[in-house]
Amino acid sequence: MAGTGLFAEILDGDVYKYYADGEWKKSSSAKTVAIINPTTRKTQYKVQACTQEEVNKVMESAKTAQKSWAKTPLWKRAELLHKAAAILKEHKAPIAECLVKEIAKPAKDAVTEVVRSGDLVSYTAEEGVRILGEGKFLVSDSFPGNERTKYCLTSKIPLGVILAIPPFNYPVNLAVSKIAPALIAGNSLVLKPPTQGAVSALHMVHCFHLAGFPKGLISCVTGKGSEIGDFLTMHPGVNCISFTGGDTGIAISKKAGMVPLQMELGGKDACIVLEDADLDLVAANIIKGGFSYSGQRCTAVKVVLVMESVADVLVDKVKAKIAKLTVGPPEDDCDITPVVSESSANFIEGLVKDAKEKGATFCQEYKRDGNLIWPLLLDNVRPDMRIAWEEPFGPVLPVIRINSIEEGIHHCNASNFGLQGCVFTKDVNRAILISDAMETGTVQINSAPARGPDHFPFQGLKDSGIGSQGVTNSINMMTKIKSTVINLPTPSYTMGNGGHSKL
Ligand SMILES: NC(=O)C1=CN([C@@H]2O[C@H](COP(=O)(O)OP(=O)(O)OC[C@H]3O[C@@H](n4cnc5c(N)ncnc54)[C@H](OP(=O)(O)O)[C@@H]3O)[C@@H](O)[C@H]2O)C=CC1
Ligand SMILES: O=C(O)[C@H](O)COP(=O)(O)O
Repeated sequence: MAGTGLFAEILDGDVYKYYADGEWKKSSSAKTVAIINPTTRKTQYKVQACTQEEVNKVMESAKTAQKSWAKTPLWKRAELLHKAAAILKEHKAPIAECLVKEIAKPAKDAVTEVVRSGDLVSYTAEEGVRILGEGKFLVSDSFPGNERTKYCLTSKIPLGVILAIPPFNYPVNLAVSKIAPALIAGNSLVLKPPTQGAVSALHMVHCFHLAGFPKGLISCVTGKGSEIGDFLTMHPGVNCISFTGGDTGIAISKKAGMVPLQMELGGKDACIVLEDADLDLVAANIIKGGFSYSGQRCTAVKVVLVMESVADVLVDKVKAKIAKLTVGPPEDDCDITPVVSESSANFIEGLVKDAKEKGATFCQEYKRDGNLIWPLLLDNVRPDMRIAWEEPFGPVLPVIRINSIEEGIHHCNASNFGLQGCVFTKDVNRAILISDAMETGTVQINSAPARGPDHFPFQGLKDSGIGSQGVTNSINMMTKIKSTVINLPTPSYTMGNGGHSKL
C-alpha cells in the first residue's frame, strides 16, 4: 500500500515528505499542499510546500553531487539505473494506487504507466552506454585549405543540473523520461512534480533512493507550480530545463535564462479520414486516440476531419463504440473516469456550451457529475466554435466534415499547435503527401497519434514545443559536445596497406 512498508519513511503523519540530500525531509515552511482526489473531490494526500531556501539548498547539493557523478564510470551509472528500474517495477502496485487516487487514472493503465516507466529507465541505461561510449574523430584536411595537421576528438559531456517538470497526466512516466537520460549522461536532477501526481512521483523517487544513488544527485521538491515554479525555472543553478505541460511552458521559455530547453506542450492532434479509409479501423482508433484516459493525453485525437462522403458512416460507427465505453471510478477500471480537477471539468463544459450555442450536433446527451464527464462526440463542428481549435483535455471530441484533402490540411495547419496528427487511407502515396503537408512533429499513418514506444522521437512544432524527446534525443539533449584538438607540427597521413610514411 502507498506510504506503508518500504514507503513508510516518505510519510510524516499524513503529510508526504520531500527528498533532498538523500533524505526524506519536512519543510521548514510548516505548510502543506492538498492533493484532491478527482473522484471523491476530497483531500486524498498532502505534500510539503517547500521554501525558496530549501530550493537553494537542493540546487547547491545537486551541483556538488554532479561533479562526482560525472566521474562515475558509465557502466556503473547504468547499473544503478537498471537497479532503480527493477525496484520500480517490483513496487508497481502502491505507485499505481497513488495514480488512481491522485489523477483518476484507470487501475490497469496506472499499472501500465509504472511498468512502462521501469522499461524506459532500463532502455535509457542501455542506450546511454552505447551512445555516450562513442565520440567522433575528425581530421582537418577535409576542409578546403587545410593539411592533415589537426585531429579533433569529440565526446558528449553533461550539462550540470537538470530541472525536470512533468505534467499531471503521466507524473511517473514523464518524470523518468527526464530523470533517466539526465542521470546516464552524468547530470544531477531536481524534480518538481505536478501537484496532482506528486505522491506517485515521490514513491517513484523512493525507488531511486533505494537503488543507492549518491546523496544530492536526485532531489524532489514539492509545492505549487504557481508558487515555487518561477523561482525554480529562473534559478541560476539550473543548467537545463525539461518541461512537459501546457501554456506554462511558453511562459517558462520567456523567463528562463540562457539554458537549453526541452519543451513538450499541448496539442490539437487532427485525424484526417479519406474516402477510401478502413472505417472500422478509423472508428477503433478514434475511440482509443480520443477517449483513452478520458482524452487527457497531449497526443489524444482532438479533432476528426472526415470527408463528407464517408462522414455519416464513420460517425455511426464511433457512436456505437462510445455507447460501449464504461463510465465511472478509476478503481473499477472504467474507460472514462473523472477529469483531473473541477476547473478542468468547468473548462470542458465551457467548450461544450459554446458548441451547443453555435449549432454543433450532439451525438450523445451532455452529462456531467462532479468531475466525471460522459464521452461526447460533437458532429458538424464549424471553425467558428472554440472546440475546433482549443484542446479540451477531456472526453469530448469534435468532428468537422471536409470536402477536400486540402481543407483538412488547411485546418490542421491553421492551428497554433503542431504536435502530432494522423491520416487514414489505403493509398500510401497520398498518405505520404499528406504527412509531408501537415505541420506537426509526427504524423501517424493508419493509427492514432501516440508518444510511445518511448524510444521514438517525440516533438512538436509551433506552440507544441522546443526540441525533441524520446530516449536517444533526450540523452543527446542533456549533453553538450566537447572537443579536444591535437595539433601536429607537420601534416601526417596514413598510407594504409602497401606503403609506409617517412618519419
Ligand atoms: N506535449 C506533451 O508531451 C504533453 C503535453 N501536455 C500538456 O499539458 C497540459 C496539461 O497538463 P498540466 O499538468 O495541467 O500542465 P501545466 O502546464 O499546468 O503544469 C505542468 C507542470 O508545470 C508546473 N507549473 C505550473 N506553473 C509553473 C510555473 N510558473 N513554473 C514552473 N512550473 C510550473 C505544474 O505544477 P503544479 O501541478 O504544481 O501546478 C506541473 O508540474 C495540457 O495542455 C497538455 O496538452 C501534457 C502531457 C504531455
Ligand atoms: O501526455 C501525453 O499525452 C503523453 O506524452 C502521451 O503519451 P502516449 O501517447 O504514449 O499516451
